[in-house]
Amino acid sequence: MADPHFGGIKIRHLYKIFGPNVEAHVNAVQKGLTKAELNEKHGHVLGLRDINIEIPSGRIQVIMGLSGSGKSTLIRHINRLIDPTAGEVLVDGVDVVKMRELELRVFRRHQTAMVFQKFALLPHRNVLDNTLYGLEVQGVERSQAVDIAMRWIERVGLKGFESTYPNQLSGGMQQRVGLARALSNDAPVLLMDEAYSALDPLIRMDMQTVLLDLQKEIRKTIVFITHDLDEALRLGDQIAILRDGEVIQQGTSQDIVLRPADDYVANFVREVNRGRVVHVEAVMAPLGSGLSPHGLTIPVGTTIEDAMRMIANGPDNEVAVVGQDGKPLGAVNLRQLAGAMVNSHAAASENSGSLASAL
Ligand SMILES: Nc1ncnc2c1ncn2[C@@H]1O[C@H](COP(=O)(O)OP(=O)(O)OP(=O)(O)O)[C@@H](O)[C@H]1O
Repeated sequence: MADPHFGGIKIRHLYKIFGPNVEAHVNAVQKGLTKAELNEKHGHVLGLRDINIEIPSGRIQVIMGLSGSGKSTLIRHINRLIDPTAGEVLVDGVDVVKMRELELRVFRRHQTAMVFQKFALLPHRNVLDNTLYGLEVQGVERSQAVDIAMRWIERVGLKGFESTYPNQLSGGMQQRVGLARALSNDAPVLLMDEAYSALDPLIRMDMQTVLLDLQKEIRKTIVFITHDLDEALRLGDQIAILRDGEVIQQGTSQDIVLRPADDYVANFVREVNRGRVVHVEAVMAPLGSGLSPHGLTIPVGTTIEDAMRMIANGPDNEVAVVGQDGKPLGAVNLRQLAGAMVNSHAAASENSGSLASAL
């Protein structure tokens, strides 16, 4: 679905300062003037400091942080709704910062689509006409636009609601329309700014599932903003955690949960359900002699919770954890997995240091 040649997104040394005389302070900020100092001494606000993020094509990059950490400022640089103070934003190899007006307009229309927290649907348009709005703006002929829109309406689970108006739909359904509209664009980059934050927890989980299922097919380069760590861990192929406009940790869900960079991240991670995040290879022990004779194996990448389900009714032996080539790499048993679910990250990272890092 996505263009296999699309080069992803590279953000390099991106800075954003808000205030009337930005140029006067950029050097000092680049040399280390803090956000608090900039604010107190010079009355300017540091939005972003030296952001460097590489998002490969077809992956989901989550940007996470508390309110005011710079998430919205960062995502808005990708389609240049905000101009940076310094730095580069390369989308498919082209620096968005240097684009002229016409090029930028074409880029926004064809290369990016956005999904917003407040849905941003047009109230006087029904589901079909909201979904094909972007195509209409692009000048796509009506019957073709209807075909495309109907396909996405069906894919997001809204078949039969084409003629319904937004105020007749629940929040979750309105956000499905937002997603269908964004996908109808067929842009390689999907920007989702707190897209699910207004939804009830169960609906929110549903929408996360919808996105993950769709992503298997559409393989877009998705930038997803959230302040919710569970959502970040569930959706992100990569996660960047922001604080005060700076990236304080980047990595996979495993990296973040098993090796939090500092107390700020550790605080986020404390409440996480490890069983759903941590993979068996992070807690497995070296291969022993008591392997299950029943041939049961667990593939690397299986979460602890799923692994427990797989072996819950089996014999009390060790079960081999196998790599993609089927070769055993280590072993786990039920007691060990149960321990890792409740244990502090210390136990998991102890093993992960010696075993998982060797994978
Ligand atoms: N136009 C602006 N003028 C001045 N300061 C701004 C402007 N926009 C954002 N800021 C400041 O930049 C910092 C980052 O704000 P931003 O809205 O990007 O954070 P956020 O992580 O998206 O927060 P939230 O989750 O509340 O939306 C904050 O200190 C904010 O006050």
